[in-house]
Amino acid sequence: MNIVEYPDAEFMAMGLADVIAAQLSAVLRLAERALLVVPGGSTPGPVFDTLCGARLDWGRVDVLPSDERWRPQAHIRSNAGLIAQRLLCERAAEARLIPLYLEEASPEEAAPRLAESVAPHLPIDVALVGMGGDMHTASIFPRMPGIEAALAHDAPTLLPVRIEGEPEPRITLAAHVLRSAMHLHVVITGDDKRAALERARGLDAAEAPIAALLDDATVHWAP
Ligand SMILES: O=C(O)[C@H](O)[C@@H](O)[C@H](O)[C@H](O)COP(=O)(O)O
Repeated sequence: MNIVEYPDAEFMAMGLADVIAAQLSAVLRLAERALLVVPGGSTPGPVFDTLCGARLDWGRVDVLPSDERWRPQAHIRSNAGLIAQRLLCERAAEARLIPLYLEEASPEEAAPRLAESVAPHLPIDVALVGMGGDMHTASIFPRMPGIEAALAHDAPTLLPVRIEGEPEPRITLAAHVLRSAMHLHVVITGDDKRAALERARGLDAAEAPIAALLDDATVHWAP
């Protein structure tokens, strides 16, 4: 695991946006299209605000959420909604969003169909994921039902997730799909998450799902 420390969240947003834009540009010099995975939550917003102005051929970039809360895009909790508002604007308005939500279907029914729409775009070129204070990443939560399946090397691309106490079900990319990204970045802020990250390094991924990604990831941290 490689950790990059920034003096504050603003520097981190700029630094991370630069790195992601450079990696996408490098991919687009060799390939027709590039696949960028991004998380929901509150941390990536400032990164999106900078990244959306990057000079690159956004018309050849596909953007896929790392996970989705089972809500229509117009809902305030939708990750696609956040991505559409904060990332797919300015120059990045040309990019194409791959939604992880189907109206009138449950996550369980939709997962195989959505996986089919994701498959032609894989593997991921650049992935950005977040981490919760409980060490979950994407929507792979500690000890959730089906955790072993989500961590397995041969897991389906997308898994439905139901967590007691969460306001809605979710869907998430499996750990191996995120791990096989050419470039994998984890973005976290604050001392509590830094401490949780350090704790995760000594734990089994079923207890601390972020641990499944750390060997292959660059972690970006700001106080
Ligand atoms: O939709 C989501 O909730 C996520 O993709 C999730 O994995 C998120 O990245 C972490 O929970 C961190 O969230 P914060 O950035 O809000 O702390």
